[in-house]
Amino acid sequence: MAKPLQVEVYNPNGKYRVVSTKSMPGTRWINLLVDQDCRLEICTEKKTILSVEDIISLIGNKCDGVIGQLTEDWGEKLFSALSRAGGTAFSNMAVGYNNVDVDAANKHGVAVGNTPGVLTETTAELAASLSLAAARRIVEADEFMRAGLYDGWLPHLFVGNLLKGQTVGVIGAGRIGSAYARMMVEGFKMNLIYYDLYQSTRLEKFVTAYGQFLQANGEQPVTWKRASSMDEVLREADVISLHPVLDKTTYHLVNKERLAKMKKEAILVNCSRGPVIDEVALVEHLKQNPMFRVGLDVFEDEPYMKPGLEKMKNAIIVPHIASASKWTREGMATLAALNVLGKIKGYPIWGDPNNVAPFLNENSPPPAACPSIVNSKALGLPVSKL
Ligand SMILES: NC(=O)C1=CN([C@@H]2O[C@H](COP(=O)(O)OP(=O)(O)OC[C@H]3O[C@@H](n4cnc5c(N)ncnc54)[C@H](O)[C@@H]3O)[C@@H](O)[C@H]2O)C=CC1
Ligand SMILES: O=C(O)C(=O)CO
Repeated sequence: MAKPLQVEVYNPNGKYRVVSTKSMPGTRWINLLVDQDCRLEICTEKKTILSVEDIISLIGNKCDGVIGQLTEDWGEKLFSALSRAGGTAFSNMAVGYNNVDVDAANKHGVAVGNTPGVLTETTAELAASLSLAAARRIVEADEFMRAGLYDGWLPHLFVGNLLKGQTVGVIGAGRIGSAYARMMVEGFKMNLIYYDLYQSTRLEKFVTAYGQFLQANGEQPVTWKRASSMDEVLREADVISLHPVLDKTTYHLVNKERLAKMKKEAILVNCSRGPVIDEVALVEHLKQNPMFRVGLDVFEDEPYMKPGLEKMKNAIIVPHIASASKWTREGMATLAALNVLGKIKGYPIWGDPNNVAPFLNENSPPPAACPSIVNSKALGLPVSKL
């Protein structure tokens, strides 16, 4: 028989058994569960990605809910194991839930939580950082300094792109895409072109108002355009950032043909999910177009990269850290725990997953609601009137 995975147990005599497949930042989430009569078991095994079998062994024979991670494959096997153990609640510690088979969860009557909102600005800030780092070749220049190659200022040394007055393109102007667009428009006075299935009226109003403000101050106004196709963004933008959800409509959204439509000196940033880009085609495009640059936080086969990407000087690559600020990660842990706790306690679903601030105030108890359950309608769960 396989050795049981190591766990840390809080409140051993608690009425409800909740499992967290990973240790998560902060202590508020732990206290919230323990104070509400949960026995919490946190897996402390030194293995980055747990297998389905590992998680089945953590669930055991009696488990009310699980807090899991985006690296785990939450499908039929795990939801049936959770439901057999009496569980009705699962939450990803992430806003994206492409690792979750929601139909399987529905079949077993398990609520699926996610953590929107708390990571919007943090993730947008990383996309902005990658955009700047790519435009100004910061990683290449840093490597050059550390290699002791700097022997004096030169007119051609690490010349990059000026963002001011250029066009930023956003594909997927939801919470994070809109926050990124605002940063680039307001911070660097870039014009905006965006593509989304839905109109982002708030974003459009923001850019219009900012353009009027600039004009009133004697400066060149910024402009916006909602593109009628994604290709329009690819053709016109100088910096393009990808922020859609990953689903069948966005798998390999950026492929060989689409890369060829982009400007030769464009910058492409991806802080959404790796499979949104065909990474093999991207490596080839980077090889053929040395002035084209990318900033990548996510990869097609995480944690691996497609061969050759690691050698490309025109690629900046970071390990899926876009939501990694202390405040955000602690908040994600809190929201994930409250999704699971709320379902176990029979609380209704919070009415506006875009406004999760009341759950994050450390100085007051959170509302008696589940912050964000993606399959609440399918399960017929009631909506909070708070
Ligand atoms: N790298 C990281 O650490 C992080 C990655 N993410 C990823 O970012 C994604 C977006 O997060 P939010 O902005 O909070 O979600 P959101 O739901 O507010 O925004 C997604 C937007 O994509 C649009 N969209 C969907 N299909 C599309 C298509 N085919 N073409 C164009 N637009 C399309 C939607 O209409 C929506 O406006 C998450 O699903 C997650 O995968 C989120 C947080 C951190
Ligand atoms: O929340 C997500 O979807 C992430 O990728 C990690 O923050």
